[in-house]
Amino acid sequence: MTTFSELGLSPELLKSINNMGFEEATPIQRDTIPTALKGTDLIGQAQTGTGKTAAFGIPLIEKIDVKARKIQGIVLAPTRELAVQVGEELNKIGQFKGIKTLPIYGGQSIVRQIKALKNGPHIIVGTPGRVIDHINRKTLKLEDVHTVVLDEADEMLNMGFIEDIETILENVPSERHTMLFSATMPKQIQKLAERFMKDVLVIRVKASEMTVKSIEQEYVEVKEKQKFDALTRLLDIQSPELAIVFGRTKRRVDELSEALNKRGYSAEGIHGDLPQSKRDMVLRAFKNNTIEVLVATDVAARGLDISGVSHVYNFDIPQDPESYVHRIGRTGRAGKTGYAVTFITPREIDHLYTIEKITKRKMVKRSVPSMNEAMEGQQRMAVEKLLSVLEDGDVGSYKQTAVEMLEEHDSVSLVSAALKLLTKEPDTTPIELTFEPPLAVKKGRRDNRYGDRKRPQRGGSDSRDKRRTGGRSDKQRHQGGGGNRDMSYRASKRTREDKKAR
Ligand SMILES: Nc1ncnc2c1ncn2[C@@H]1O[C@H](COP(=O)(O)OP(=O)(O)OP(=O)(O)O)[C@@H](O)[C@H]1O
Ligand SMILES: [Mg+2]
Repeated sequence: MTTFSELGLSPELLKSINNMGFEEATPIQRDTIPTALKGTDLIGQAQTGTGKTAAFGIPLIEKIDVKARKIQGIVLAPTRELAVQVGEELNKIGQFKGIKTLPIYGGQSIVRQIKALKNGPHIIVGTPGRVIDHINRKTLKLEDVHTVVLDEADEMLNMGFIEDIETILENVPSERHTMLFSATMPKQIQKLAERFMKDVLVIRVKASEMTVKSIEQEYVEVKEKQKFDALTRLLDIQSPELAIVFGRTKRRVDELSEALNKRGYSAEGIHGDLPQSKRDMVLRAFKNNTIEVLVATDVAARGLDISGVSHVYNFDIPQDPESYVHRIGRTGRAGKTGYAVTFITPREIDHLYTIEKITKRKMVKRSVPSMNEAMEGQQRMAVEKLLSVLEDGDVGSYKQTAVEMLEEHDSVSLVSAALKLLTKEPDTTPIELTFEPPLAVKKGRRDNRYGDRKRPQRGGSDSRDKRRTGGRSDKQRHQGGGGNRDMSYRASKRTREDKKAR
């Protein structure tokens, strides 16, 4: 066990860390903080939910001169929601030192951001598109930046984001300290990353598996047409506290959230085509438990730390093993347990094997849940509800009526009736989802994970996405407000494929 005071931190930081409730450093924090404090360039890899944000946040904040009201550190993140979350965590870590961190991301008023930038933040956390917009407008100067962090580094350095990262780094002094973090770091990306760094140290928290042990992992082989029934039955059986359902495309997410609502679940979707105000609203509602199911594209797969997410459902199998690792990593965080299940159609079994091979972990096969099991699940829920009321003990005013009822009916029949009333019978409202072709099997796929990954053409909204957003020139991309593009990859076929998907 390593305490934070053993890591040589200042009293101000120790105070904030204590305030955040962190008692001991996680392995990645223990291993990276002292090295990072010395200014060594590093790549930090550790499983999802193991505290990588503080692993870079603590040394970054230690190195900031609070009196100099200049931007001294920049953190880049692939999605807006993650930029906001990391910004919040850095503000907590820096609170007693007086360090101000500002998130800047697309979809938020640029005028407001320009104003906020004038207030002299010490650190900015941004999505690449919006950071470049500010650089071009000369509203963001990075000449005093001494520390750069790429969170979700493999994602940031894949073919889609790399141009933007290069542009941003050109604006930062070359004598900088660079840190890269992610739960996944494929070899090709690591090689690429080393180009941006000096004498890089790779700090990898050794684990026999790529995913945390505390996440139970299952899969269900199911025909495309039966997936939705399987999903709602599982929800009925498992009654998750909070669940995330991942779909492959934006259309899929829209259709799934609508369908779930039709069957009586409170669900909302999140993807890259929604206005930022809606995305914020949905995420807030999910965090406050006003909705129980978040349906998402891979836009929510990386980095998001939402406590209470107990279940992850991969309604569509993810495109690659890395995406799988990050998606299921939304549960089982900070030592908690979690559950993840992946649906595969019969032709997708090879993708499952690929995931298992890379993660070094087998998923347990689960049968397609039956209607009876769903019914039993709902009954169990009713029993739990009844028992929790009993435990609360606040039933005094009902007792007289209960006694009277028991004079006329036997107790078993009465309790059965109460349970029937409390049980939400599985809803079988017919649902039609647009057919989604199975994930294509590609020859040499493993060697080409970040290259050309064409998938079968689909109709509908996704191809419209492609026409609307694909193939914009750099000039176009780097001008103006930014729209939704922060979360898209660009400049490659993967770009367009992922843009479609998210
Ligand atoms: N030392 C610690 N003790 C207790 N909790 C911690 C500690 N460090 C971080 N946490 C908490 O653990 C949770 C996960 O941390 P974080 O989001 O940084 O994980 P991560 O490794 O970046 O995961 P991902 O790969 O999904 O991005 C957060 O809620 C964070 O506040
Ligand atoms: Mg993280």
